[in-house]
Amino acid sequence: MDIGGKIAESMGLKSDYCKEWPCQFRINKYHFTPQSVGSAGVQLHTDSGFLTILQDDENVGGLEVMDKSGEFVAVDPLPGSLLVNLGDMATVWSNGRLHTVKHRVQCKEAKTRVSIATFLLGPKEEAVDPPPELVDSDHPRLYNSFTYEEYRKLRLSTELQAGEALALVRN
Ligand SMILES: O=C(O)CCC(=O)C(=O)O
Ligand SMILES: [Fe+2]
Repeated sequence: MDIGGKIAESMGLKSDYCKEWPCQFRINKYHFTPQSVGSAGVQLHTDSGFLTILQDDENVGGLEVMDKSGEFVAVDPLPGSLLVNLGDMATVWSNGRLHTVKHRVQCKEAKTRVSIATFLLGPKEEAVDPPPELVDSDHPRLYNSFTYEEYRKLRLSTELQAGEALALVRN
């Protein structure tokens, strides 16, 4: 399913923006023990790419997303479902219309937890510029022009993992 294309279409744009963008695939395995209950399996972060399709563990919960007010909302297991969340590149590409999602994984019980993530990153070599339709005098360009790889390196070098690096690339 072309989720990136559907997002672009929903914004009145043509749907072929992210067809050639690279993806990354990762299996997360958490060996939760009685000692780790109550602690973080994954610290609070945003995903650096455009969007993530997550097949979460069907039995062991722990994923929490942060809402607008800064409260954590648990995403309980829902067998047979996939979860899509937006990352920093969605905010940059959409000129601020789409919001990156802060999330973390908490250890709730002493069980092994597995999640499977597919990350749609961003353009391979070109800059992550917003489509011209999303920039006008009412919506001036919010971010500088940079490639996904440059942004990823900035996040790594600054250790700003929860979307704060976006402030460093503001126009
Ligand atoms: O394991 C999860 O539910 C989330 C994993 C995650 O946030 C990530 O891989 O970026
Ligand atoms: Fe994540």
